Amino acid sequence: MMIRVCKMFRQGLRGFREYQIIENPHRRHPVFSFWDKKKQGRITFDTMDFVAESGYFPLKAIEIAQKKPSWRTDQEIQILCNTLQVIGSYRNYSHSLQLLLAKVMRFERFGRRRVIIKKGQRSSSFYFIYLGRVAVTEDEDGSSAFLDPHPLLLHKGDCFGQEVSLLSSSVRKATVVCMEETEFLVVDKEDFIANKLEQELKKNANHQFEFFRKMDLFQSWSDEKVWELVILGKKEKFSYGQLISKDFVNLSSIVFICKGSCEVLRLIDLGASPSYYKWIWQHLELVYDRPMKTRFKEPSPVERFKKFQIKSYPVQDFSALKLQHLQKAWEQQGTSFSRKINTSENSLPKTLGPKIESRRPHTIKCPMINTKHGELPKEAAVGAYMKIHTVEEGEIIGLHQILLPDSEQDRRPLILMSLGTEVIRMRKEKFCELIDSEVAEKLSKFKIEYPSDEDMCQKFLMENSWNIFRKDLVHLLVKSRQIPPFTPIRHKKKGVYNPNSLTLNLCSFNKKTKPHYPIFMAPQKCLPPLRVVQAITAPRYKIQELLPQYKNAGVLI
Ligand SMILES: Nc1ncnc2c1ncn2[C@@H]1O[C@@H]2COP(=O)(O)O[C@H]2[C@H]1O
Repeated sequence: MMIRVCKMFRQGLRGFREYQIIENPHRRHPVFSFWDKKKQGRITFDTMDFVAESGYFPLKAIEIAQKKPSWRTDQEIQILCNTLQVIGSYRNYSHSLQLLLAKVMRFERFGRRRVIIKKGQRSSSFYFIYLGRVAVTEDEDGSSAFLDPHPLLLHKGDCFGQEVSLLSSSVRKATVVCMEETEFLVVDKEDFIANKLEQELKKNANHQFEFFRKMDLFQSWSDEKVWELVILGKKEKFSYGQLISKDFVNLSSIVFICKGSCEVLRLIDLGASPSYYKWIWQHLELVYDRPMKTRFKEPSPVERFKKFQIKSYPVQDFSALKLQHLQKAWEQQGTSFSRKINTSENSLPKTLGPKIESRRPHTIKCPMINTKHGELPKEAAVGAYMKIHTVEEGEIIGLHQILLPDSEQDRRPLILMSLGTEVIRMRKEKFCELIDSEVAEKLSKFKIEYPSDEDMCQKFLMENSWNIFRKDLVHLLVKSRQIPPFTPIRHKKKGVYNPNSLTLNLCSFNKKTKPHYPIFMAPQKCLPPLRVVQAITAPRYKIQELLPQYKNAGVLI
């Protein structure tokens, strides 16, 4: 991958004379360099710095990490710091602390069954995992990890050994043993103290203290008690769009937002909602099953369009439509997994959009599934992510049900996604040990009720209807003017994200050709495997009917 990027980079640079590509015939990896006028120095990018056997720590970085801290140059420290950005627990530190750590850390690689930390021994180092897995055990020699079917594992990106334990002379609380060949970056106590890392750590801890001190929830607490909170917490950084937690409701930790914000999302099963069921059949009937009489008793186009738009909103009563559908379903009982809906071209109203007019006398034959509300085409059983709300700086996640008995808690899984944020995470049970009566009273007023899945489904349908309408209107009024005179041919690449994979098209249910792009499925833990969609395209009347003055897109007559 890196080689490909470098080749592309090199090709792109060929046009620039000031760039000099030093390519040694004996080296497979070129070095890029150019003269920086501002810094009055040569800047080089040596691809060797990033070359490593897949997944292993790069050789160049190993060379640096094997040097004594005082022998490492600023540039080498920066290289090490860049290479270590893949380690989440390292990235969580402030930039200045990252540089200090890069100055002192050394590299180690150990094989399976090697004990790294022994329970009861004095703390002398802490560790970042670059590659591999380790197990945390209660026994001294770590052998239980190989007998236990579900040992407590730490992976690439995790750290262990507690940096704060280097400040006090504490003993190891558990044993840590390698489950496979594992690469570590180790920080030793002597280097830690000699390079004044503890001062930087204390600075970070002070920031956390200030954050908790300002919170209304802990106003009544003494400074000592707030410090207990600081020690319990672990700071983490998340970039925009990064997943913080797949299910924070059932997680054993609480999250304080110190900077930025994040979104609470819920993955809903649309097929389980009565509104969705009605909505789907209403639209399918419009395409495949429209009764003949409508052709002879048609209301005015504008009236019909408005009626259709209003009906698209699921809060309306569709019982008549449902009854109509159910009657047909009963008539066709016995064909529970495949059903034919025949329509002749004659029965379609003339005013339907071009997609519908172009249909041949067709047959919809698609597999059905049984839902609580009746049969639904299998393809229409989809899931969707819905945003519930945004959590801002200073707010806490995971506390809103903390005082409720289990039976009264809403245990629906909720997803937490970062919009660019820094959080402090701590174990729920440890936090609960600190709660006193004053905090408990404040927490009792802390209730948040998340909307029901049915409400979210209705919201999804409303937004979807609005998006369809908006798209049509924009297409009618604007699009034709935006078309460039010449559109270059774009080659489609296999496996690349295709926006169609997130749209369910109701008009393609009976088509034999299946989409050839990958389809996103709901993670099995949250829902049964379901296709996840962002939008549903439904058949609809031409929007020109609402704005008859626009006969052609973008042309007012
Ligand atoms: N439940 C746990 N989850 C993750 N890491 C743990 C757990 N228990 C112990 N550890 C790590 O194992 C380390 C053992 O040495 P320390 O007590 O210095 O620090 C400990 C933690 O970093």
